Amino acid sequence: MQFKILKKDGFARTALLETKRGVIHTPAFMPVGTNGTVKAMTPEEVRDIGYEIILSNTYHLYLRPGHETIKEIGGIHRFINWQGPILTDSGGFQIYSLASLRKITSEGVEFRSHIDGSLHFISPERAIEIQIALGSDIMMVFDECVPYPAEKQYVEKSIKLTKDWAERCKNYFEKQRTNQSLFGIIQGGVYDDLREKSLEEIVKIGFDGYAIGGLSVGEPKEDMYRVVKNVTPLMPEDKPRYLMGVGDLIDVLHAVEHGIDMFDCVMPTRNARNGTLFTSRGRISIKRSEFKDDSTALDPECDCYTCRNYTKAFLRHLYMCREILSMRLNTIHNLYFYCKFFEKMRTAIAEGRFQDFKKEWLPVLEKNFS
Ligand SMILES: Nc1nc2c(CCNCC3CCCCC3)c3[nH]c(NCCc4ccccc4)nc3cc2c(=O)[nH]1
Ligand SMILES: [Zn+2]
Repeated sequence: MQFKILKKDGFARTALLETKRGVIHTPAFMPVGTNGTVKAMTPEEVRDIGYEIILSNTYHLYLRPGHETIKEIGGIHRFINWQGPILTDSGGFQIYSLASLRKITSEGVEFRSHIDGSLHFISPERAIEIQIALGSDIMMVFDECVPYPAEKQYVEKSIKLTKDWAERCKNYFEKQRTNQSLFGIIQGGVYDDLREKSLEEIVKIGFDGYAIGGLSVGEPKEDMYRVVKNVTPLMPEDKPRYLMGVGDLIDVLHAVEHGIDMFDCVMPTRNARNGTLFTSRGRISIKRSEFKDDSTALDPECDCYTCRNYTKAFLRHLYMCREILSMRLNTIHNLYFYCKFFEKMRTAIAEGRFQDFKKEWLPVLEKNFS
């Protein structure tokens, strides 16, 4: 995996992440495909909007249909019909946020499936074995995402566990000799000293890229911003930096300013399905009655399929009828909005205009016009 920095603008940078299945222009947003699908979209639609990499999920695919099934079909790219790069999260976060957790030991995590209540045990080695079977291009180590709030001594114990698990993941991964990449994950809650300790330990083990985990889990924004501001510049400059679960475009701007390269979040797709749409004049809720007779496009500045062909009146109507087309048209627009936002941000960095870009967009993103 090659990571080539093209241009720097302060701590912000634009780069090329070259994988065997294609190039990713960073800063990059990675749409989330939980069950192997970016909900309501075909892979072609996701690619035609402009996305180069999508996320999938070890936890969900292990439980259903099972990683052996996917391996027999020919791997995840064949299974979901996405030939570009795929990043899989290790499942640590989903076990903590979805499953009814049984217990965490130094060996791994025992949990009950949120689907049928069956009992499972995942060790760091197993989490890597599953991701190797899926055949993703970028794998994540098995970590413990520390809940918020958490006592400092709990976090101190947890980063030791996350470090031990990261070592076990890397050792297992190196024995398998696949041509996949493995990213480490830095934890440490909202405690700056523990964040630096976790960073040093994870970087010492050595990975193809590094993620900041344990954020966007309910902590105050100022804590998230402080941790990103303090930790990011200490991360290896020549490797990709991934802020997990982020997010809101305001948070993306703050993170890119400090040197983050990769993002994932269910926000654009989940919000689309509940009628919250991002536009060049702020966020709108399409179900509001004021749009009942509105024959104008959703966003006059947007040239996505939805904005070129439909009125707000029709989009509201589809939403009120809970039509499947509502989910599709809203998702197309939100994903397009995010993709264009990242394209403009990369151009602004390349032209040394990131601060202007941030000043221009912050007020728009904060605006909730109706
Ligand atoms: N290993 C690991 N993953 C984390 C994730 C999952 C990232 N998305 C994976 C993706 C794979 C495909 C299925 C979906 C998930 C996080 N997501 C968030 N916040 C999201 C907060 C959020 C924001 C908007 C709406 C809901 C939740 N914080 C996270 C922290 C960690 C972490 O420490 N370790
Ligand atoms: Zn649009």
